[in-house]
Amino acid sequence: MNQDHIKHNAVKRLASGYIRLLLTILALLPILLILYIDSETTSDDVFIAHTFHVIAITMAVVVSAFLSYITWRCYVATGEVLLKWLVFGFWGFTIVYAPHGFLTHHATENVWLFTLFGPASRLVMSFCFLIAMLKFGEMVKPEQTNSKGLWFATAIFIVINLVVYWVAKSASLNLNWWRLLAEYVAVSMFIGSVLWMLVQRIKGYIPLLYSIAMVWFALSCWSFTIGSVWDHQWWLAHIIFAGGFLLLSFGVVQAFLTTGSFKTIYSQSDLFKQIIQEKKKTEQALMELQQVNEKLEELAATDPLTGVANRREFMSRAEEEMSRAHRNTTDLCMMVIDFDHFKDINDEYGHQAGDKVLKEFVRLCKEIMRPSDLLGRIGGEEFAILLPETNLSSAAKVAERLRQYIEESSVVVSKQKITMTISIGLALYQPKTDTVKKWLHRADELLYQAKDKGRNRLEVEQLREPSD
Ligand SMILES: Nc1nc2c(ncn2[C@@H]2O[C@H](COP(=O)(O)OP(=O)(O)OP(=O)(O)O)[C@@H](O)[C@H]2O)c(=O)[nH]1
Repeated sequence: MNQDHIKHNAVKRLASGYIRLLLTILALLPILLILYIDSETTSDDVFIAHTFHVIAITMAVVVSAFLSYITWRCYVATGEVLLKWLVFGFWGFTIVYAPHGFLTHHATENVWLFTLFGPASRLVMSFCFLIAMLKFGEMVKPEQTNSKGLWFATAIFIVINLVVYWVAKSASLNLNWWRLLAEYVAVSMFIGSVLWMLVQRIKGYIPLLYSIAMVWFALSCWSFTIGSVWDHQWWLAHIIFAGGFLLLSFGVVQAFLTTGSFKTIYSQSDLFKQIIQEKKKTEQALMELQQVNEKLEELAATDPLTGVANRREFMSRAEEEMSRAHRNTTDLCMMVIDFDHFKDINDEYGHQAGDKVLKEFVRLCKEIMRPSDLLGRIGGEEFAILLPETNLSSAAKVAERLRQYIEESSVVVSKQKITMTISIGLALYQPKTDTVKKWLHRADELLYQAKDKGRNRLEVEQLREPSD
């Protein structure tokens, strides 16, 4: 690792430490507000605003109902059990918190009827959220999700409301003690779910927002324990709770709009890492595909036995060479080569020996040819060679050399020496009149003449003198 790399890593660690510090400050920020209000105000400093309170609670309840629905949709889509318990948390809060809003006008005549639904709703929510965290990782098949549990939970929440109503009405209980107990238990459960996430090393973008929201909820409960109805601490507790709620709702809606999952929604840096990884994979796959395509193209263009161009490839390359020769007014020759009595070789030594002869022939040809010449197998034991930028007399010399070379060579198969001869027809490309077929046909005709004249010989095209 070089110095630059070490430095870069150290700065990166420092930067991510800074981010962690920022997030911790954000999570604990309400503490400052709570302490400030506690030291600067008394419970006599009150802000009694019934209508404002009703509006605020109604908004909280509507948002909570909306979040219940959104989270339910995520649960049905992914089958993450955690999401079901989040739904219970939001829905329980919606049902149990609602009376705290519409009973506002009872605040003067029976304060407990007004206040007790607050701690009860936070207790219900913190309980469901804690269970949600404990269920992290548990999955059911999306098709197994059904709303039975939700109806059951709704019934329980309604029963809780009735109990709270009854408790608030009974004068015999020490209700302040019960209120404080509910708030402290809620604090423990909110903090408990954050601790569970830390212990389980549950990481990710939504879990992060969730943890901060849980800390804010816990601090809100603490603020409620310090405050008294309508005083500034009491209002601050509402605000902190609303802050946590908004943060959590942001996370839930983000999940809904993306993967629908609590687990697999990513932070920007996670996404970048994933994109880079996926990009690498795609590039690798593209490279492999390209290699396979090249291989396929090569296979489609070559003769599998000898590895030289097959007839189709040879014809198309011949056409390319014809256009080039035409453009550059250079000579272009083609020789068509056929083994003499190849059938006898097959009959005498076997088909495999025949194959070996064909392969050996290709090797020998390559020794004689120039790199720019093109050899192709255009039939069973028929080959052709294109000789670009070569006039007829030079091509004839090459052809004759090849004929002699093959005649003098032999192929050893099972300790037996096989000798062979070839016949060659050689034709010059006529730019004004030739198509590839015509030209090949002329070379073929010459080859037949060579065969007719006794084989093992070369027949060269006789050029007519130009008439002008
Ligand atoms: N071993 C082997 N033989 C092949 C292959 N392709 C064609 N042949 C054989 O080549 C022989 C060609 O025979 P003919 O067309 O009668 O020609 P020839 O025996 O060479 O006789 P002439 O061309 O008249 O001199 C046949 O026996 C084919 O089976 C191949 O890929 N491998």
